[in-house]
Amino acid sequence: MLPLIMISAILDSVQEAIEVTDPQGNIIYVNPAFCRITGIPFEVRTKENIYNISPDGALALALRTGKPVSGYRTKVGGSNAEVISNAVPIIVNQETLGAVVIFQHITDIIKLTDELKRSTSIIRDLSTKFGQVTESKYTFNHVIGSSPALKDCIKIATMAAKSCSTVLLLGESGTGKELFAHAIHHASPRREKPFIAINCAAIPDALLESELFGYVRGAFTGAMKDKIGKFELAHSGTLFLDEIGDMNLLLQAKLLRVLQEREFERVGDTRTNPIDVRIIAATNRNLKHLVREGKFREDLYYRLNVVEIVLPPLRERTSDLVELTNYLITKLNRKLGKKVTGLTKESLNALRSYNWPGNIRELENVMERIMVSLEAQELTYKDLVPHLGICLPVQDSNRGEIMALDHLEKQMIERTLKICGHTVAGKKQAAFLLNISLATLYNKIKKYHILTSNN
Ligand SMILES: Nc1ncnc2c1ncn2[C@@H]1O[C@H](COP(=O)(O)OP(=O)(O)OP(=O)(O)O)[C@@H](O)[C@H]1O
Repeated sequence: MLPLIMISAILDSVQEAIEVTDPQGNIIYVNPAFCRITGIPFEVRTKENIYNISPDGALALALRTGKPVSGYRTKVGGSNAEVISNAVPIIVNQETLGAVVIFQHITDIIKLTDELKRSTSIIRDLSTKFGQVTESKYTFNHVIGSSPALKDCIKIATMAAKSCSTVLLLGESGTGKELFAHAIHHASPRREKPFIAINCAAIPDALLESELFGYVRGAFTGAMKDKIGKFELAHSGTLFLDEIGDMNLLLQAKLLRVLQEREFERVGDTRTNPIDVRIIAATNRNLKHLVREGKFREDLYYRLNVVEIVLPPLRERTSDLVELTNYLITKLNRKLGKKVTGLTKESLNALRSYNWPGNIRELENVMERIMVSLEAQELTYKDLVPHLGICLPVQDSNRGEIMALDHLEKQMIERTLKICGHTVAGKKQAAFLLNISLATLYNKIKKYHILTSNN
């Protein structure tokens, strides 16, 4: 049992009000919190009877019914204090010795609820922020190849990484621009800070601005709460603007202002926020041509083009194929549970003579497609041919088959989709390989009734 002096000290120190009656309803004790909340002194209250002063209150109810009462919202009899109370009868050895009520001032509860709401909203914001913040996944160790052209790129990129300069990565699709962006961030003094990537071509124009700069509540219909943009998320870290060549002119102007002023406004906000972000931009489009055609701002081009790195296409560094295929075989053996040891000389020659329009991404796809069903330990020329069909026109024409052009077109699309996959990214790559727009590819898929899971 706790000594009486301790029990008294506990009752005196709690923040909640406590009031106790005897079996007849005479108030025999109130603690200091009760006097603070209600403004009624101890001496006054302990002269009262609960049935007189507050006959419908929680305490009287618990005493009368012999049952606990909880969450009872009421005004304390004899005061204006609005409270939420819990009361219980005090029963010892089946005898009712009285009742006790504990309550808190409603404004305290409202204050707590408000604080809880505020904290929940902060936690929600932080968790969205954390959900979007990524670390760089790759380092220069992940960049495979030792051809002079690639080595030059690694050298410039490593030097650029040490500074905060803006880097423009150019090169065909699949040449490793994103890989380099990760590696540069990882080798930079900002490596512990966020690495945020955004694909400017994958987001509709109307949404891109708010994705980049965020917005405030009420900025437009549907903006129910503030949203943090990629620039803010990347603060003190690196922002990777992929496919920058696809950004519209209006946004290009806004981006230029941010890069010049080092500050931005959320959509719908008048407040300006300073920003410290290192920019790495990339595109597979010819920015100089776009500038000449008036589709890309010249001033933005020069602002981005502080350090320019042009990644070589795979067909121009075929000496890297041995390293790359070995690396991919090891990776895919692990992924697919295979024990492939390598490629035959003949197949390696076939890879060398292919022109790899989809570059390393295409090589990865081809290798994976072959290895999924490969039973032998070595990958042979025969395994490669169906996958490199697009680049072996000589063999195709040698077959001497004559077919209707549209039939040929259908076959070619089916083959390309087989290589690139039926996902949106796969279709994009297929369109690129076939040198048609994505919209044209979709039209042809429809026209020829080509079965694709994402039609
Ligand atoms: N030198 C390399 N060594 C190893 N893997 C590479 C190399 N270059 C590219 N890759 C791999 O090839 C794939 C495509 O690379 P990445 O996405 O970086 O290309 P990209 O130039 O950004 O393409 P896109 O322009 O289509 O966005 C990735 O899986 C990447 O890891």
